[in-house]
Amino acid sequence: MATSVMISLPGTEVASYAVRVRTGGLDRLGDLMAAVPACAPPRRAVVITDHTVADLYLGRVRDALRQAGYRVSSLAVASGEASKSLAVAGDLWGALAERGVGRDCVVVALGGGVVGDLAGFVACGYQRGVPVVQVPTTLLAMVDSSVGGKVGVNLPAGKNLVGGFLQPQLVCADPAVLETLPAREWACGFAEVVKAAAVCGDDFFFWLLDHVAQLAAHDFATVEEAIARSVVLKADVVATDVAETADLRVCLNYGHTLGHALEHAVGWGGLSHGHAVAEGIRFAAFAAERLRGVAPDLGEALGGVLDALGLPPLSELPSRDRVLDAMACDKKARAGQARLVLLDDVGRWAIQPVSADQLRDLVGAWWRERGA
Ligand SMILES: NC(=O)c1ccc[n+]([C@@H]2O[C@H](COP(=O)([O-])OP(=O)(O)OC[C@H]3O[C@@H](n4cnc5c(N)ncnc54)[C@H](O)[C@@H]3O)[C@@H](O)[C@H]2O)c1
Ligand SMILES: O=C(O)C(=O)C[C@@H](O)[C@H](O)[C@H](O)COP(=O)(O)O
Ligand SMILES: [Zn+2]
Repeated sequence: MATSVMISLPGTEVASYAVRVRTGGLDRLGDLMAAVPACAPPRRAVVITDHTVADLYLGRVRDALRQAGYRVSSLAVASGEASKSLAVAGDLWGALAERGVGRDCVVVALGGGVVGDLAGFVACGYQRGVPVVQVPTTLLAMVDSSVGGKVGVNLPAGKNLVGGFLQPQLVCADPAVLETLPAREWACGFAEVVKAAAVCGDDFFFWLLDHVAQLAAHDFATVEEAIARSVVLKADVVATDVAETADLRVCLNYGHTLGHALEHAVGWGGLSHGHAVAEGIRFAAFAAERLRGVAPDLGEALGGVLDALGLPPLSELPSRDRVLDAMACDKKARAGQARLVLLDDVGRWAIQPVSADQLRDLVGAWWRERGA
């Protein structure tokens, strides 16, 4: 199966771009890029990747780019969340300058969400902005992070606190690369699929319930359909509120207030984004019961799907106080007050402001519920 989703964002610098999901896409990357005027040769291609992905796929990507007429350079960072930092971004900027890379380049982000966010951020800032192409190699990156243009890095003070919006010129996802993905990383991608389906679509959520066994077994055709559905849904949401200024795109942050705080409290890379978001979804369902009188069936349904997709409740939670401190950095807060994205039902979300006392009580109750 091959899917191509056009994302239209009139009024932004990249007015539209294609997300191409296709087995064998990696070997066609050069031709696909060459067909997009803003990133065609004679631009120089600079591939930014991590060491794990470089060992697996950089050779093929280089060949595909060279065959299409690109001059190719590559830079690899350590694998994992710790690379999403200003220091690593600074090293990459320095390396680009030392190699004489000019504005007539295109950055190719080859990897998971960490590389996509980091390389996108580097492209966003280098010489005031050069184009980027996203080549996602994890399920999470295919279903979520490669689309929509959020790029950035973490600070010691919090998750994704520095960044920008840089829409890619092209997203090229080759699902065949998922064959090398460890099971834990598959589960991370499923967390974002569950989030998107729960928040945005009746139809998608019920499809998910029907196909959970095939997804858990990594059935290829079903996984491809989940990727295509997730991309279509994210494209629709992003088009309504590209820079998250209208409180619409914020729905994609379901499960992320606690999720990001857990990642921060554990230390960058100690807990993966997907597993943290899965716990955040469970917490959000609990919060909706407490604050909005939502029936427990919703949390039970979400918990069941997460369990089935390899995302059981975390076996250990970090210190509640550290997590509360980390929650204070959430970018959805307004006038110092936290705002949670909660669900009244599948596809019906709302922004729930919570006072500091309410949040402390809620997190305390969740920690007790989880026996922590
Ligand atoms: N920008 C957005 O909209 C957005 C959306 C969701 C998540 N994110 C960010 O994405 C990051 C998480 O991304 P992730 O889960 O992809 O993590 P990741 O990029 O760290 O990748 C996970 C691991 O898988 C390895 N890997 C990647 N592709 C592989 C392959 N095909 N085969 C074998 N190993 C492979 C990587 O080297 C890494 O060790 C977080 O920083 C999160 O904040 C951003
Ligand atoms: O694309 C979005 O918008 C999202 O919120 C997607 C999230 O899955 C993703 O983790 C994103 O990076 C979170 O953004 P942030 O603005 O909360 O840093
Ligand atoms: Zn996320």
